[in-house]
Amino acid sequence: MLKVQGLQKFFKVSGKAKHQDARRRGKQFWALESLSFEAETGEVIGLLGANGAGKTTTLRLLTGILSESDGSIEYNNQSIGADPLAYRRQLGFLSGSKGLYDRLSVIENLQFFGRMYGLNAQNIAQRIDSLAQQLDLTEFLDRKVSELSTGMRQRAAIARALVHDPKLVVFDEPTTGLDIVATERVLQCVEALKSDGKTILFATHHMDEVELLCDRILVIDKGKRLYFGDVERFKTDYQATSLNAALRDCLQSGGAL
Ligand SMILES: Nc1ncnc2c1ncn2[C@@H]1O[C@H](COP(=O)(O)OP(=O)(O)OP(=O)(O)O)[C@@H](O)[C@H]1O
Repeated sequence: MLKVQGLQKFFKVSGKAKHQDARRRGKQFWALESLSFEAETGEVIGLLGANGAGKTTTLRLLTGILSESDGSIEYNNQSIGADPLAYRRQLGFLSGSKGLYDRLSVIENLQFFGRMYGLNAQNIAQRIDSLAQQLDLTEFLDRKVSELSTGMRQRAAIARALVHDPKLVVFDEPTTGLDIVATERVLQCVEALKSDGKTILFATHHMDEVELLCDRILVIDKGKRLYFGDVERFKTDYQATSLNAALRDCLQSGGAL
């Protein structure tokens, strides 16, 4: 189980505030304020919110790339900072920057990251085979990452995030920039991870993905939690017929029901 309590994150900023933003206080920008939520093992949580709401910041804190200004993040009752290496072995993270080496081929990237996670050659080969099938990578496994299209690169990055078969998966907008077929592949891959009992957190702007995959959603606005709960309940709470309408009402009302 992943448990987040009272998470706060401010960034040091320089220069004068160009416009009035309650999150800017002196030389600090409060990207997250007192955020609490949890994900049960095997649960899929969707992070929703407008651009700049704080979704990526939340996900980066969960992966340990950023450190919190205050609050706590625990995975299976242990602070994620207590044994960062052990935590990272259980975590797969897809970030916006993809995290692949451009000059290496896809297969070289996957082999490299597999070795980094301590997998032996046989395990790496098996994982690559299975991910290549699942994500349809076979045709471009030998091509350099720098030569790939956005969609190919995204699928390769997802394979990289999953090469060590992590228990906890954190995806930042996994289908951004993908065409319909590639999107379906990625969603099938997330569905397979879900059936496999992985705990998944992902940020998205696509409500159809939320409807298809998520058990609960976390709606963030200007660094604050507006809603955390069951997807169906969210629609009922906002008396909306669609998730889009419920999200719009939630954001417009500042989370008031
Ligand atoms: N390193 C940083 N220094 C200063 N401000 C930052 C930094 N990183 C993020 N921010 C600010 O924190 C806020 C939240 O950003 P974040 O990237 O988490 O938003 P988001 O919800 O993921 O947005 P999007 O949907 O556009 O990806 C934004 O106002 C952003 O400008």
